[in-house]
Amino acid sequence: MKSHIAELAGIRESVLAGPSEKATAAQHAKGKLTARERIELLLDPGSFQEVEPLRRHRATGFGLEAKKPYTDGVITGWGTVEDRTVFVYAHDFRIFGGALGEAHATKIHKIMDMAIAAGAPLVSLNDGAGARIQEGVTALAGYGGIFRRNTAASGVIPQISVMLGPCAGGAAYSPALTDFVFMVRETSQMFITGPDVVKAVTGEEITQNGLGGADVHAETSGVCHFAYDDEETCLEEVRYLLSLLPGNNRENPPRTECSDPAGRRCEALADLVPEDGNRPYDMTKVIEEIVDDGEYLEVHQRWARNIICALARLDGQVVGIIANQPQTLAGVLDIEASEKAARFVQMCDAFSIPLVTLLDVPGFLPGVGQEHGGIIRRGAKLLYAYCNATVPRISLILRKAYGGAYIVMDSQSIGADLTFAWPTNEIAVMGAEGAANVIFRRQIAEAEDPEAMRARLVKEYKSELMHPYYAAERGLVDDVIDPAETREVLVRSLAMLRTKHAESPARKHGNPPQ
Ligand SMILES: CC(=O)SCCNC(=O)CCNC(=O)[C@H](O)C(C)(C)COP(=O)(O)OP(=O)(O)OC[C@H]1O[C@@H](n2cnc3c(N)ncnc32)[C@H](O)[C@@H]1OP(=O)(O)O
Repeated sequence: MKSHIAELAGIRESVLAGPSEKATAAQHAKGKLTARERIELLLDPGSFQEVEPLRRHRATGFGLEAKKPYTDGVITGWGTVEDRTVFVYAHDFRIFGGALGEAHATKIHKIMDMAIAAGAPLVSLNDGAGARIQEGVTALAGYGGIFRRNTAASGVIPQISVMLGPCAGGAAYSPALTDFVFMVRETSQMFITGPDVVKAVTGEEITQNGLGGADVHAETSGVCHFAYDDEETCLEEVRYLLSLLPGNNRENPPRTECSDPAGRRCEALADLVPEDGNRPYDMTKVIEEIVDDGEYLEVHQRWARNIICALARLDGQVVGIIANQPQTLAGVLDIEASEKAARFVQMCDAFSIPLVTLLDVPGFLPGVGQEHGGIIRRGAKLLYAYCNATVPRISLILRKAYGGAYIVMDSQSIGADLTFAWPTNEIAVMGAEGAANVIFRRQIAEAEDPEAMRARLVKEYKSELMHPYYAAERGLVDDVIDPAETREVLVRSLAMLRTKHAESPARKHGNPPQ
């Protein structure tokens, strides 16, 4: 027995050491950690239990017979993050560039099936060159199995993709199917086809980072939700995100003890938000003032900045906040803002995270680019996501809320459970000047002094239809509140809605606008 145990210890040592010191040094020289170093940073110390460390491929040809490293280039298993189970797979770039072959893929399939069965989040640490070229169609089929499982797990367990190297082809599509994509600047890239293929097909010349680096995907394409300067910070933030998510769709997100008083008055809010609806301000300051300890995690922070999507806590309960950002494009809704918020609303609804919507929105962005870009179908995604959401939904109108954008941003009519407004609210089909120009056009044109007439009619329209109690008098907001009471009212409302239960009619699935 002792000799068997000694042999096992030797094998384990060689598995842990990886292919060679040279390969490890090369990985470090690129500013990257090894797969095992990454897993150590992600999970609680000593909690990792590896699955199939001894797996080797059985492929032949192209010299593969002579190269059969343990793990086959992917490390799989589970551990804990803040004592809650999390499954993980991590490509080992030192082995075949982390490329995916048949054995490598079946290891990933197994760990994905285990995560779904256990009802625990799955984190992938991606640093792989896509399909293993020597294994041909079996490698491609391996990707198919991952995509199918990504889709089956969608809305069942949280799936987080962390991009830590060049990820091409299939290695980029799996993350696109998951809930969150993290990237690290300089060392990670995502693209369907790399710069060489792009040059050959379109003639465009571009670097790997210029084509699919972290900043491009965080700011321009919206493919990545979070971007960081180094792997350590990135993995720490993954841990933070996991602390805000449930293990699966049958659980609630973890509730924490809160030392920030539930009834804390937010006196600063009245000064943070200017009364004049045209003056910008930073909505993140409003969020900071309301949530527990001023702490929140912004998703897609640098993409579509005219809308804010953030996870935070109110009296220890996780909430998803969707808020217009008046300091960017006046907080208008456009194609990208609608798509960003729609995905966030869907994610929150799937994982039992109540929605808190803060409105200060002048409407949808007009323009040929927006119309031809499909704002009708793409803006409708946000409407569809809200209308479908069965989690507790509370909306608060800070200042203006005009037209279709008012309806879309979780109005009472599309199913918000509770709607509040500050005494500065202005809800209407459009701003008073615009409205007067449409409905009083003839009177203004025929007046002796058109400007005086316009001013009088604008004033009349405002006092009749746009006073802050117009909606409350009609029951379309549940109450008008002092801004200082905002936190207390939200906490009280969330507590009441904690037992909300909503049934949806039976159907295979909806057909959301694309
Ligand atoms: C469905 C799909 O996934 S289609 C996509 C298929 N994948 C690809 O087209 C990507 C091909 N690979 C590449 O473009 C590059 O290797 C990159 C950008 C990923 C990485 O570049 P570099 O960091 O310079 O690493 P490098 O090219 O040296 O590769 C490292 C090792 O991985 C191997 N490797 C890279 N890609 C693959 C692959 N797809 N299959 C098998 N081995 C691969 C390399 O041969 C090299 O092996 P070696 O250490 O024995 O010499």
